[in-house]
Amino acid sequence: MLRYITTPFRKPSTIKLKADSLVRPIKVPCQYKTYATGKTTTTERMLYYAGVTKRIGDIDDGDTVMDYLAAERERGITINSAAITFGWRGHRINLIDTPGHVDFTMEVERAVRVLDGAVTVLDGVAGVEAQTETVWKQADKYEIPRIAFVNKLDRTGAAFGKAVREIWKKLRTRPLVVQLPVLSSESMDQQHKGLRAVVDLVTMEMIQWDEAHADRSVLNRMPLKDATTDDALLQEAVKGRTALVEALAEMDDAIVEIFFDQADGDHMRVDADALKAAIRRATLANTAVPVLCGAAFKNLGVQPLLDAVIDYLPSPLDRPSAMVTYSNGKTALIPVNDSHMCALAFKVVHDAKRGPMVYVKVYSGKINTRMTLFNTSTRSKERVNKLLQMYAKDVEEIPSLAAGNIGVIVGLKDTRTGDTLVQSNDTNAIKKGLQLGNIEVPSPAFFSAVEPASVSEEEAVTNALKSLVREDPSLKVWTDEESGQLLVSGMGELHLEIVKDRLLNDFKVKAEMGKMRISYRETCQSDADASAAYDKEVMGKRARAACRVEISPIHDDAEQQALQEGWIADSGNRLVADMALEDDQVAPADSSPEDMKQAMQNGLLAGLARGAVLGFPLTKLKVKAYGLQTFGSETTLGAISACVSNAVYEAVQKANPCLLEPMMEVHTEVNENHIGTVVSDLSGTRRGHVIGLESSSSSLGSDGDNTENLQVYAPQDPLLATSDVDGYKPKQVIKAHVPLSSMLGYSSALRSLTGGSGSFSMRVIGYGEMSKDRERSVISEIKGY
Ligand SMILES: Nc1nc2c(ncn2[C@@H]2O[C@H](COP(=O)(O)OP(=O)(O)OP(=O)(O)O)[C@@H](O)[C@H]2O)c(=O)[nH]1
Repeated sequence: MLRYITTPFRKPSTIKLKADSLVRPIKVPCQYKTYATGKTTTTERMLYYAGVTKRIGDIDDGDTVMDYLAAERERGITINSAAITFGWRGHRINLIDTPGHVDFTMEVERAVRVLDGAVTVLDGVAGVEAQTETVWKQADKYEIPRIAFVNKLDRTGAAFGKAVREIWKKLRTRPLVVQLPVLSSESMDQQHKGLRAVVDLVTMEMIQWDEAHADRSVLNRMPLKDATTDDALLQEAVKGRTALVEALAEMDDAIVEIFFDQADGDHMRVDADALKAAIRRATLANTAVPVLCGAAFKNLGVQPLLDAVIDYLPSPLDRPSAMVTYSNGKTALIPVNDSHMCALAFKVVHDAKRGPMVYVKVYSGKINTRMTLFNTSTRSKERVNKLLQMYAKDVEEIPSLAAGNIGVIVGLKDTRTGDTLVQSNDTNAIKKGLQLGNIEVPSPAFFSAVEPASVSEEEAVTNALKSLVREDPSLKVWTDEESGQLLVSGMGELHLEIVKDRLLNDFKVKAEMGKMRISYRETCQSDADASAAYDKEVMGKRARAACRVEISPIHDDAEQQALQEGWIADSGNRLVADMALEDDQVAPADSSPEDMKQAMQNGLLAGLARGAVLGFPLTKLKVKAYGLQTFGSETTLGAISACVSNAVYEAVQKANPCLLEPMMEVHTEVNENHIGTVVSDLSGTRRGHVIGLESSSSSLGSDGDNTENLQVYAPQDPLLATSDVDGYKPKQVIKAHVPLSSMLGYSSALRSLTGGSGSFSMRVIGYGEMSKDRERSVISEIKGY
C-alpha cells in the first residue's frame, strides 16, 4: 500500500543536512563562506557514491549539483534548500541540503518541518557554533531524530573530542560516539596530514580508504586488532566501545540482557547488530545522538555516514502520526497509512518554464496527477497538472506521490508555503478546516525600497516581487502610502542582496534597491475600541458589512501565556474572531461558519499588517473582532474582511500607537585581554545590556581524562595537547542584548577593538521599547522630514 513497499527501495527516509555558520548578517564583503561546516560538500559526495552524479561537484569551483542557483555558485553558499532523491543500500532517501546563514533560517524551518531525520554537520575546528544551536532548537521543536557528523577533521586544530563535549554541553543532548578518527602522525607531509582512517566502535573495525582510488570510493574494513599495533589507539577504542555499551545499557534493557547473558559481561563481545538496533532505538526516541567523523572534502567518512543514515534515522513509518488541527481548535492524529490524502506545502519555487513549483510532503494517502485538491488554508480548489520528483535541478515526472514522500506539484495557482492540501472530495476535512500546522515565519529585520527603472517596468517588478514572496514568506512587500514607494523587507543584508540579484537575473526586471534600513515594529500603549463599516460597489454589486474591534497591549510573555481566548499569530499578537451574529442577522449565502471565521481572521491580519506611525507591522496586541453586522445578500466574505481590517485601523489610531525596535541577542567571542574594551563598547555606545560572560571551553571540561565527570564519553584530542596548534585557542564569550540599530558597523568596530581576533553572531530575540527622542529621530529619518 505504501509507496516504499512497492518500489525497488525498501525504506524511504527524509534526511536533512544541517548545522551552520557563526553568522554575521552585518559584515564586510565576502564573509559568507567563512564558517560553513561542509553540508553541501558532504551532500555532493553522497550523491557521487550513490551513483547520482558521475563526478564530484566542488563548492570552490562552483559546480555543485545542490547549489545550482547562479547566486549560490557565485558566492559558494547555499541559499535555497535543494531537495534530492537517491538510493543507498536498497533504501530510498529524500535529502534536503539547507543553508547555514542566519538570513535563511526560514529555509531551514521549512525543511525541518517536513523531515523525518537530520544529519547535523559540524566543523571539526569550530565545533558547535551559534547557528548550530539555533537550528538544533528548530529540530527539537519538531522532535527530529538526529546524527552528528564532525567534518573537516583534516584541518589543523580539528578536535573531535571537543566537538563531542560541545554537543553534550551546548546542544544539551547525549552524544553516542560510534566512531573514532585516526589521525596521521605530525611528521607526515602536508598532503597526508590529518584524518587517515576511522575506527568503527560498533563493529570494532578499522575503516580505511584505498589510496589507489583518488575518489576514495573503495573502503576496506578490517578487525581493529589486525589493522593496527598502535597501543594508544587500541586502548582508546576499548575505552570508546566500553562507554558505548555502558551508555546504551543505561537506556536499553535489551543491551543489559545481552551483556550478561551472551557477552559474559565483556563489553567487547556485545553483538554489533544488537548495538546498532539499540543505537537506532535511542536515536528514534531522541534520547541520544550518534556521533560520526570525517573530512568530506577529502572524501573521507561519507559512505559510513550514509550507512548510519540507513541504520539509525527513521523511516516515515517510525515517526509519530502527523498532528492536525481543526478550525474549532480540536486536534487529531493522522497515521501515515490513513487513506485520506493530506499534504503540507513547505516550499514554493518560481520556475521560468513551469511556473510555480510547490514542494509538498505527503503525510497520508496519495496524490495523483490530475487530482483536484482543496487548499484548507486559502479555502480554494487547486488542480495538479504534473507531479515531479526532484534530483536537485533535474526532474522526473511521476504518476503519484505516496505518504512519507516529498515531491513537487506543478499547476497550483494560489498555494503558498505552509498551506495544507486535501482531496477536493474529502468533505469531512474541508468542513472541519483540517490544518497540518503552519510554518513559523520569523520577523524580517531589514527593509529596502525597490525602484522600478521606469513606469513601464512597474507591473513586471510588482509581479516578480509577488512571486518571490510566495516562494519565501520571510520576505514582505508593501507600498508606502505616503511616498507610494514599493518596499521589501527581509532577514538581513544577504537576504535582500539575493532579492536584488534574483529580480535582475531570474525575473529579468529592471529595478534599483535603495539603502537597507531597519524594520521596526509598532504597538499600542493603551486600550481602545472602534467600529467600522464597509460599503462599496464591487463589480456592479453592493458589498456591505460592519463590526467592532477592541485592542489592548500585551506587556510581556507571562501576560501572553495567561490569555486563553483566541490564537497567537506569527506577529506575536493574540487574535480573537467572535463571529456570533445577532438573532435577526444571517450569514452570507454559500458561506460556512469556517469561511466567515476565516474572513474575520484575514481582516484582523490585514489590519495588523500596517501600523499607524510608520506603517510597520503591529505586535504585542490582543485584538478582538466582534459585533458583526450583516446585510443579507449584500454581505460578502470580502466585505467582512475589509470591515474588520478598517475597524482595526480605527482602534489603533485611538490606542496611543508607538514604535518598537528589534533587539538582538549578541554573542561576541574575544581573547581575555579584550573583554574590558568590548564589554564597555557594548554596554556604553551601543546601548546594550551585558547578560553574561562564559569561557568557550571552561564549561566543557578539559581535554584530559575527566570524561567521568562529564558522564559522557569523549575521546582525548591528542593534537590539542601540543602548543603549536593554530586555529584553536579558548576564548571568552560575552552575551548581550543590544538594539539592532546599534549593531550596524559592529563587524569593523570589533575588528579594530580586538586587532581582528574577535568574532560575533546575533539573532533577533524580540522588539523593545524606544525612548521618545529615539522614536522621533527614527520617524524623521524614515519620513525624511
Ligand atoms: N578542509 C576541509 N574543508 C572542507 C571540508 N568540507 C568542506 N570544506 C570546505 O568548506 C567550505 C564550505 O563548504 P560547503 O560545503 O559549502 O559548506 P556548507 O555548510 O554547505 O555552507 P553553506 O551552505 O553556505 O551553509 C568550502 O570551501 C569547502 O571546500 C573538509 O572536510 N575539509
